[in-house]
Formats: sequence, structure tokens, C-alpha cells
Amino acid sequence: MSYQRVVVKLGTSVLTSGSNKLDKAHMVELARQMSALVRSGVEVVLCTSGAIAAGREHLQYPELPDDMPNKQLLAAVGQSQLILAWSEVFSIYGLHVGQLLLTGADLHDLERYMNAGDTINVLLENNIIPIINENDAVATSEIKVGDNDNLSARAALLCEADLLVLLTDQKGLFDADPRSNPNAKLITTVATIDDNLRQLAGGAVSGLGTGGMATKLEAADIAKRAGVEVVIASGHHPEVLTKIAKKEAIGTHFSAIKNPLSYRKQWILVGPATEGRFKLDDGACHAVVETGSSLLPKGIVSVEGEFERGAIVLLTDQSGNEIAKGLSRYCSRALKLIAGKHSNQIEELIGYDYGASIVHRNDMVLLDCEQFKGSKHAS
Ligand SMILES: Nc1ncnc2c1ncn2[C@@H]1O[C@H](COP(=O)(O)OP(=O)(O)O)[C@@H](O)[C@H]1O
Ligand SMILES: N[C@@H](CCC(=O)OP(=O)(O)O)C(=O)O
Repeated sequence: MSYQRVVVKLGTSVLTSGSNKLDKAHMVELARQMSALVRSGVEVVLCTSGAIAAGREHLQYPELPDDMPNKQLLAAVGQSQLILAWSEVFSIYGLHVGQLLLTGADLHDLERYMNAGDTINVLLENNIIPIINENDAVATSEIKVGDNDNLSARAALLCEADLLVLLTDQKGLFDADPRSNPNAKLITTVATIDDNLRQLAGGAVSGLGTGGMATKLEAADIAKRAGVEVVIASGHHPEVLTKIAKKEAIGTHFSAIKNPLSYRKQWILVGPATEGRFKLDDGACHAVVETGSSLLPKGIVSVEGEFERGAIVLLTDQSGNEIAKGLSRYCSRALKLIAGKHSNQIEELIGYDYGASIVHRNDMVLLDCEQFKGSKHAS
């Protein structure tokens, strides 16, 4: 079966072809391929980097310091140049574009998360290409997604895409960074993302890029869990998008898992910031991880953080290893009184009862991937 909805992420490395400015001719070529896909009935969402590079080009600031205010200055100037360039380039093929500038804060509550998905849907229904970038001009470290690999994975989840294509300056994921290891070999298929694979994926060394292969693997891990296939490939491979859409073997292909997380659990995984941490005893860890149970108050050893009912919290074992992320049915004040107690004591201790489950199974995602442990994506 062919793909219905594809998110294409273009890294700065592709958009500049390794130079200090946007490679407009190459943008035309990529827009041509995307437009052909649209004409063949595939819905295309574009997640584009390049605002900072475009700002640097426009202001002719090759040596601007890399601090936050200057990056925000470049992004504010560059984003308008970037969207103007895309608008002109897609108009050659008779297509309009619509811009969504998102930050992590836009994904924190389920309603805003769904609103972003709705906007993508309405643009696609009207044959308009949604173009997404992080709103770098306002995103501080607390609210940032941080890199467009992770942003594009979130975009793929919120618009329920079936394929995420990450185009970069390498042919795919290699068994070592090909820049420093000329003998590095391309990995063509990945079934499972594990620690061995993560160790192969280095950071960005290209100057204007963010995250390198490490963030591409994070993105692939998130997308896979939501049932989205992922391909990492070279943005300069001839007819790269045309061939990927025809399922030709190009770059590195990550298969999607068979039983993907529900939409609500996907949001719990990638949307909200966590506001608290529960340390669980061994029995509760076993119940949550091995037997698929909800979390009861008896198994909670300690509660950190101040939060209201409905907050997203991390569940850890006694050594602090993060095992799950979920929605707390009780506020932190109540939990400090009922942690470690039997469920039938809840009402007596706090004067009300929202049920025995502190984190219900349906509101919980297991963090079976090392990547999420201690990373900003789980917190
Ligand atoms: N195992 C690996 N396989 C391929 N590329 C790698 C690997 N480890 C690190 N890299 C680096 O990741 C870079 C691509 O990431 P990045 O510079 O962030 O590009 P983009 O702008 O496309 O996101 C490559 O140029 C490469 O040097
Ligand atoms: N939002 C930034 C790009 C951030 C980013 O992830 O860059 P890249 O690694 O080149 O995809 C910009 O538009 O410049």
C-alpha cells in the first residue's frame, strides 16, 4: 500500500548544500518532487530548518556569536526569508503554503496539541502545503522542542502521518560518523533502536545543524512507537522523495511497531512537560512494567514536585531509573498524604476519592527506550 501522508524534514545541511546560504535551486528541486507527490495523491507536510542560516545570509552576519539573543535575532529575520522562499518555490508548481511556527509549549496541553493537528488537516484538505518550523524567535530553553528532528516526529504524530522522511547531508545512518570515518558503512534497515545503535549516532558537526544523527534517532524512536515508518536519506540523492514514496530502498529505513500507542498516549509521550516524580517500590515497578497494572498508592515510596491533578509525572524505580510517564489523578498535596497507604484509606486521609489508581494504565506510557531516560523529551 502506498503512503497517504508524509512528513518531510529538511535539515539546514540540505537547504544550504553545506554553504552559508539557502540553495534556492535545490529548494526548487525538492519542491518539484513534493509537488509531484501531492499530484499523485500523497499528502505532504514540510518541516523545514534553515531560518537561522537564512537570517545569517540576509543580514550578512557570518561571524555572529552563537548565543541565544543572536540566534533569536537571526531566526526572526531568517524565518520570514525562509517562508518567502518556500512560498515562491512552491508557487512554480501551483501550490500555496501555510506556516505553523511551534514551540514545545504548543504541545503541552492536549487541546493545543490537537489544534495544531487540526490546522495541518485543514491545510491539507485544501491542497495547501503545511510548513512547520520551531518558533525560535520566542522559544527559550524551557519551552523549546530544541531540534527539528524531534519537532518533525511530533508533527508526524499530531497529524497521524504514516511516513517521516528525514533528509540530511549523509546517505543515512552509518555505523560511525562518515565525516570522521571514511570506512563507515550505511545501515539500510533498523528494526529496533537500542543502546548499541544510539552509540553510533553522533552529534552535529556541520556548523549550522542541530543534533546530528543522535536527534534523528530520537525522532525515529518516537515515530516508530506511534506506528510511523521513518527513512533517513540524503537530500541530494536524485529523485530521493519520489523513490522513497515508491518504497525503493534508499538510506536507512526504520519499520514502525505493529501495535502503536494510542493518540492520547502519544501525546503523553511527547507533549507535556513533567511536573513531578514518583519513586516506586519493587513490587509497584514490577506491576507497572511486567503485568501492565495501574499505579496504586501503596507502591509509591516518595513524591517530588508541586502539581495539580492531571499533571504529567515520571515514575522511577528506587534507584531513580525512569520507567514510565503518566497522568496523575491526584495533586501533590494529596499524594504526600496517601503515598504508601492502602487505596481504601484514600477518602479517610484526604476527604475525597478519585479512585484507587494514582496513574491509570490508560494514561501511562512505559519508557522502555533508554533514550527517554533522563532526557528532556521525558521531562
Ligand atoms: N552514525 C552517523 N551516521 C551518519 N551521520 C552521522 C553519524 N554520526 C554523526 N553524524 C553526523 O550527523 C550530521 C547530520 O546532522 P546535522 O548536521 O544535524 O544535519 P541536518 O542539518 O540535516 O539535521 C552528518 O553531517 C554527520 O557528520
Ligand atoms: N529551527 C532552526 C533549525 C533547528 C535544527 O534542528 O536544525 P537542523 O539540525 O539543521 O535540522 C532553524 O530554522 O534554523
